[in-house]
Amino acid sequence: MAILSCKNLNVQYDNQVALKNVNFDLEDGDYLCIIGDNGSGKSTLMKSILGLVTPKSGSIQYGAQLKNHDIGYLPQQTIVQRDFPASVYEVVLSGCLNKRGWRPFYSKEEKQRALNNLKKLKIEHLKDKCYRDLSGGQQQRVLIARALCASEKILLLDEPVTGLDPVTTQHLYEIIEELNRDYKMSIIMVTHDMNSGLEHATKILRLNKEVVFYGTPDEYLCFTNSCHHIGAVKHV
Ligand SMILES: Nc1ncnc2c1ncn2[C@@H]1O[C@H](COP(=O)(O)OP(=O)(O)OP(=O)(O)O)[C@@H](O)[C@H]1O
Repeated sequence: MAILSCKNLNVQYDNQVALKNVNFDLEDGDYLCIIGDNGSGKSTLMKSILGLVTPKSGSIQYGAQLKNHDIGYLPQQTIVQRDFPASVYEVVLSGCLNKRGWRPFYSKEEKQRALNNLKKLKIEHLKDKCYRDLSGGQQQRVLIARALCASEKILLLDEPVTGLDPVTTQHLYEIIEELNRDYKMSIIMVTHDMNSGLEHATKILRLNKEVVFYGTPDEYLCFTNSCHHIGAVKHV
């Protein structure tokens, strides 16, 4: 069953086209990697899914499993975020903010949820540390735990391994794969790392404002091979 459907999505900034007629269905439990050159519309698609940009036409439709359209989101990290002066537990708990409505305090369930997510990301021992004193890889885990407080069904990650060393990158990919395999979370990840996409993802979406390719990693390999021979482009 589709957890998310992108239907004839067109997005423009002023008069500049950022996404043109984008169509795809994400099935529950899929692990989707979005790839494409700089400026091909990857972040714009993420923002569209999050409802942060208004399409010129078309729509994103959410499956019934996504109550309140709750989506966990790990944005690209900025220098300011890296220096955030709060404890790991506070940062993770703040992921529950959009569920709180007007209540001034976190509920028992929200606090338990934050603790469970620290456990899922294997960072319980960092709970009382200051976020800004952590390594880049540890900070990414904290932010993923925070994103899981917003949704346990679907997680969006925008270039999550940027700036991490190869070993830390591998560990982060393992954690993301675990969330997909063991906790049945749907994953949408923007990446420039094609190898990891082919290794871990169930679906690949290649953008160049339009959909250049959408299918499985195996189909993508056939597609790129046939592309080299005949210059073919698969439109979906
Ligand atoms: N807020 C904005 N206002 C105007 N133009 C924008 C805005 N955000 C993105 N664009 C333009 O829309 C196009 C798509 O940008 P987008 O950031 O979605 O691409 P991207 O594939 O994520 O790029 P990158 O790999 O560099 O992060 C680009 O031409 C970009 O300059």
